[in-house]
Amino acid sequence: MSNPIYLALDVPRLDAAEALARKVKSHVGGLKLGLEFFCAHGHHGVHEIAKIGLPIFLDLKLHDIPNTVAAAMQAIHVLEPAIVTIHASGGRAMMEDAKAAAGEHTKVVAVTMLTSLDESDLAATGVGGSAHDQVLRLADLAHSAGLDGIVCSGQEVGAVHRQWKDGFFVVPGLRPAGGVLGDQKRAVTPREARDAGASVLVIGRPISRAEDPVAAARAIEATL
Ligand SMILES: O=c1ccn([C@@H]2O[C@H](COP(=O)(O)O)[C@@H](O)[C@H]2O)c(=O)[nH]1
Repeated sequence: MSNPIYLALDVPRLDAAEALARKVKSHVGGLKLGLEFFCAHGHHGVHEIAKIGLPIFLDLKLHDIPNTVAAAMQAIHVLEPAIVTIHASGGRAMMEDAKAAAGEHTKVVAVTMLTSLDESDLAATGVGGSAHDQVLRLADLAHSAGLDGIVCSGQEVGAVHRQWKDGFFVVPGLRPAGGVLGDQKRAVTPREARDAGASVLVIGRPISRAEDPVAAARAIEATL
């Protein structure tokens, strides 16, 4: 079985991101480049990180009208990312057009409810009900729009997996037991997420901010 850990390279400098990725590359299965990285380093940065030889996950969380999102998907096609994120709340037409514009080897997955939110945040945006219901509702929409899978927290992935057997499930907001939560509100351990059906485990600060990132990555890998 391949290593499900994708390291979130949320560090501002390209040389630092590259150095970190090279250090931990034998303990992770892929590299996740987010908005912070893409805004700072663009296509050039992605090409540089791709030279390390691991699959690239472009976590751009695209969210706009269908035409704009499809055009953005076409613009990143050349980077051949393994995974790209869009927001499920952009609606069915946006998701359908994004999937149609993506490369055939790129998995398009929809963010349902950010792991930094809880039910009170949801209520503040005018959405009633539980995180569980919101994630299942948007997972259903993403599935019917023909996406490959979704992004959700480890608290919901088991339920989504039961209703979407062959879905591809990306789970961020993971913390080793006793780890610092920071801005994450629906965290579980990497092992709990994997056991519940996660396909990809996104891990950032527990590795990137550790005193010894290699030891941290190795320790997390050993729990799986
Ligand atoms: O709901 C979401 C969607 C994406 N993320 C991203 O995952 C990593 C998590 O980093 P940590 O340092 O392990 O908390 C980060 O890049 C987020 O942009 C998420 O956390 N939650």
